[in-house]
Amino acid sequence: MKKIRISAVSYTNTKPFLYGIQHSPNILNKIELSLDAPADCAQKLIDDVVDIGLIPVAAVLNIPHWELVSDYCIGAVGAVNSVFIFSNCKIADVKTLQLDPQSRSSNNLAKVLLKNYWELTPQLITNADDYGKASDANTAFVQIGDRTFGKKNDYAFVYDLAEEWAEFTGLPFMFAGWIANKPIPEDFIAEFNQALKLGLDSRQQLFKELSAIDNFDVQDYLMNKIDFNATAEKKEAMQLFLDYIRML
Ligand SMILES: C=C(O[C@@H]1C=C(C(=O)O)C=C[C@H]1O)C(=O)O
Repeated sequence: MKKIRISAVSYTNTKPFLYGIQHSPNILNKIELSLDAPADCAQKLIDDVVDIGLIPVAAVLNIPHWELVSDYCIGAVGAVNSVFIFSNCKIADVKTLQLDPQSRSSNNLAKVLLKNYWELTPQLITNADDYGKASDANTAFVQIGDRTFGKKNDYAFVYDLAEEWAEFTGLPFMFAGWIANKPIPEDFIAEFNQALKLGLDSRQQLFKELSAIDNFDVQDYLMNKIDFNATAEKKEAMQLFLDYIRML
């Protein structure tokens, strides 16, 4: 049988899912798995290089046929602790905002919040040469994933974008979902979801294998900050987020 090609996010937030997949021999036999930065997961699904991706939800706007194939996701209810605008000045004084080349959802989330919540219009820079340096007092940057770990005390102003979204809308947020670009057999989807659930249920086992990270509580992150359930409320938040992106 032809293998199902899957691209998953290469960050710590996806490790519970990978643990479950790696401990599910029935699934391992049926898939070809690659690990990529979120922007690359999205591009692979858009280019039909994979059949399923854990892709930034903002990227579905570039896929003609897409469907969520899992009740699990990378989300947050309130602060997520790995998606930030790092800044040396208050958000109102930011003149230039560098976007994260690895992100699709959070870059758009920053744009949505700037326009509708903060009502600000800084210059936005994609692929800045000095990305992430914030060397200028009025330049800030969006950053996601493991590169943000332990950095919270390095900047005078730190905005957690899932927390800002919750304050703006009262809703949780879905950053990335397991999305297919074509119909996938039901029995595979059922087994795949069992594997993802196994990983979530095995987080205490996984923690024994993870090394400690300076100034960052990885257990708190994977138990309490990342929220893995693609609930009805998160799907509602996703639709609202897509509406805001369409209006940018
Ligand atoms: C919470 C996170 O969610 C992520 C953010 C994404 C984005 O901004 O496009 C995509 C996938 C997720 O890994 C994170 O990476 O820190």
